[in-house]
Amino acid sequence: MLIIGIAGGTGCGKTTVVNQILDQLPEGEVGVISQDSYYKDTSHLSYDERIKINFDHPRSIDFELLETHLRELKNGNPIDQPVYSFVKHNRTGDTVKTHPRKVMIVEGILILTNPELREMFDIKIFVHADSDERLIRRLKRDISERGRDLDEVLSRYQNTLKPMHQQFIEPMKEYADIIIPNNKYNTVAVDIVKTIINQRLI
Ligand SMILES: Nc1ncnc2c1ncn2[C@@H]1O[C@H](COP(=O)(O)OP(=O)(O)O)[C@@H](O)[C@H]1O
Ligand SMILES: Nc1ccn([C@@H]2O[C@H](COP(=O)(O)O)[C@@H](O)[C@H]2O)c(=O)n1
Repeated sequence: MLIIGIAGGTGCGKTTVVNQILDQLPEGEVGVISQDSYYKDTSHLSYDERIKINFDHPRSIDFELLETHLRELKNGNPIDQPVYSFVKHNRTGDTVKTHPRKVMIVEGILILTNPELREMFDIKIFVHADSDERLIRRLKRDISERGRDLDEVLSRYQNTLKPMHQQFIEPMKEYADIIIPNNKYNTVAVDIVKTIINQRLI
């Protein structure tokens, strides 16, 4: 199994890059795990308590479960990937059966901050987009898809997202094998990653 970790700040285009990679690759050969599925269970908290959580700090992620799941997949076993709701700020209780594939992609803002996970990645990719570009994309996406309003996105950006990005995410570029510049759609870089994957699938 080839395990590829794709990190980068919110709105840099990780999900988009993953979808571009999956596009035209043989179906069923490449699997995806999203770090978002592994936000810690917050069922014991009220909604008002949940919205105060710093979701850009590594402690908000259940890295233990993510690592266990990745090891299971590596050992050839399927896992039940939790489904996360950005509207409820909690897991939904549903899971998605995720089967081991020849190539597994793990994507998320904080995945390179965890040394054990880093160790498991054969290829580490960092997707870069400038912070103003990311904020614009985040605003549009969170308002249209994640049930947020302008004030919520901007206050989260100023209070937690920006400082956490500077402290935990940006320094992870140091560990990247490949940095994809993604201020504009970058088909060349995506094609290079696809070529690497195709070589593994032969
Ligand atoms: N290169 C790009 N140029 C313009 N918009 C982009 C680009 N890459 C992604 N987007 C858009 O930005 C938003 C956030 O992208 P997404 O892939 O969800 O980022 P991430 O998973 O890193 O948070 C989406 O609406 C997506 O369509
Ligand atoms: N309940 C939550 C959980 C996380 N977030 C934000 O999601 C961002 C990470 O997801 P991307 O798809 O953008 O990589 C992160 O910056 C968290 O602030 C949230 O808003 N609500």
